[in-house]
Formats: sequence, C-alpha cells, structure tokens
Amino acid sequence: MRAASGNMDPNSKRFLYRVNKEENRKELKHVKIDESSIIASDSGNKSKKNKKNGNKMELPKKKYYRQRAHSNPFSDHQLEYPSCPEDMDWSKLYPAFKDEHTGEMTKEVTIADIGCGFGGLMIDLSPAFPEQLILGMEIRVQVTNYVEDRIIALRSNHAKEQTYQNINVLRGNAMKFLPNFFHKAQLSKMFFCFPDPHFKQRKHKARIVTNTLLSEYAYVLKEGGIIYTITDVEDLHNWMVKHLDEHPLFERLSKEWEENDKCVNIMTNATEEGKKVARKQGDKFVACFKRLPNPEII
Ligand SMILES: C[S@@+](CC[C@H](N)C(=O)[O-])C[C@H]1O[C@@H](n2cnc3c(N)ncnc32)[C@H](O)[C@@H]1O
Repeated sequence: MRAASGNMDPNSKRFLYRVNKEENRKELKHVKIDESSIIASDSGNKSKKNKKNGNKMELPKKKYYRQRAHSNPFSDHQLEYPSCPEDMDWSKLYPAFKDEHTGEMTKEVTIADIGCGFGGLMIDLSPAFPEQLILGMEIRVQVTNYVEDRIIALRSNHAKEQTYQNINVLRGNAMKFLPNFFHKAQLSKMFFCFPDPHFKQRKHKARIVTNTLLSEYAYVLKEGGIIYTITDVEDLHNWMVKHLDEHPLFERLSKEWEENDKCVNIMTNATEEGKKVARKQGDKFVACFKRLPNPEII
C-alpha cells in the first residue's frame, strides 16, 4: 500500500493507522453519508474498526499525518485537475447536494479556503453557511488526507442531523489551477489564513498573494465578493495589503466592517494556526478586500 506507507516501517503503528484510514477513506469519501449508510456500514467490519465510543467514528489523530511543514508551490506535484470547471465532478465531494432525479448538483462552491491546512476554518464556517458549498484547497498530501478523514468522521457522527455535508477538501496547488476548478465570478468569499510567510526576499515570489495571482483571484470572485486575509507575520500582512491596495479590482474594507462581519470573527479564532498564535499570545493582522466591478472599456 504505497500511498499510505512511503518509506515507512510496515509494522509501525503509523503505517497501520494510515492503511486503515486509507481503506476507510476509499469506502466513504464519495458516498452520501446518512443514517441509512451508517446502519449499512455498521454491519460490515471495516468501519467498525474506526469506531469507538459506541456509534461514534473516531476523529483522525494529527500525529499520524505528519509531513514536512512546507511544500514547494513551483514543483510538479502530479496533481489531478479538470481541464475546465465543467469537467469537474463536484457530486463526489458533496454527494448530499446532488439531485437524485436529474443527477445535477443543486449548488456550486462559493466559498474557498486557500491553503486550508487541517480544516478548522471550514468546520466552523459549515454551520454558519449551511446553504453554501465550502471548499478547502491544500497542497500537502497527508494534510489533505487528514481533512478528508476529519470530514468523513464528522459526517458519520452527525448523520442524523446531516451536517458537514457542505464542506470538503481538494488536494491542489491554488497558485496554478484555480481557473480549472472555478468559472468566472463563481466565488463569493476567498480565505487566506496564515499563509506560508516565505520570509527570505528571494522566496517572496512563492507568496500566495502576488499581482498576477490577484488577477486570477479577481477572475474567480464575483463583484462584491470578499478576500479575507489574516496572518501573524506583520511583514507578510503589509505585503498582502500593498499588493491588494495596488490592484485595480480590489478595495480595502474598513475596520468597522471587519468588526461586524461574522467571518472575520470565525477566521480569527477557528484555524489551527490561529489557535497556535493565540496560545503564544501573538498578534493577528487582518485585512479584507472587496472585489470591485470591472471598469468599462471605452
Ligand atoms: C501555515 S499553513 C495555514 C493553514 C490554515 N490556513 C490555518 O490557518 O491553520 C499554510 C497552508 O497552506 C498550504 N499551501 C501552501 N501553498 C499552497 C498552495 N499553493 N496551494 C494550496 N495550499 C498551499 C500549506 O501546505 C499549509 O498547509
């Protein structure tokens, strides 16, 4: 089982944990998890292995998904991506939003968490926006696996209430393929929470906010859509604000707006990085920008 193992000792606890989770993921990743599927899987053995505390599926443990902290966004990661948004089968990620009669999706993704890490933001946004589909995009394999396993467990444990059906994660490089996934003006919100700072000057080109990338973000965001940024690195905050300020399709929103926006509150407290910063009593710098209408071409 190469994907789970890499170069790991096949007798190690981590190897066995990953193999078990991978089987569970294959079985449940694309199925609609509701009360009937839980009853059906209870009679099988595989899913039982993942269940403790009565009928609850155990949440994944981060220690088994460790990998290098950074992934080079310029490497060729052999990622899978559709040739255009119409070729993307979203029903695999959000099966509860597929119309059983027509086979069509009843909603499209409108909220994106770019570099979602371990998925904390999506989990708090899910009940706040139950009618919107929320997608996390994450470049690191094991981190993506963790989020997938977390969502499977949450969907199973809340099968009766049918919650957490509106969130999912994709392994992808947001610096390369966003227009392959989203059509023009599809998104209403994009989150950039605690992006990798790439401190050294020669690494600044790897930052997730650059002039060129902002034009791509403006393409997938609708007019009035919002870019949310938060970081604990003041230099990166200033960099993001400078680039967004200079871009003709974005306008900064006021502190008063930030104070009244529920997403600012959620993103300040929900993400794993944000929690780490809070534990260390570090600063958090927030900046939000509105997508302006395209200028008229005369
Ligand atoms: C410092 S972590 C922050 C994670 C999360 N947003 C949080 O606040 O807890 C940055 C994340 O962005 C991911 N990342 C970096 N570059 C990316 C890219 N080009 N596309 C998708 N994800 C990326 C990294 O793998 C990492 O998990």
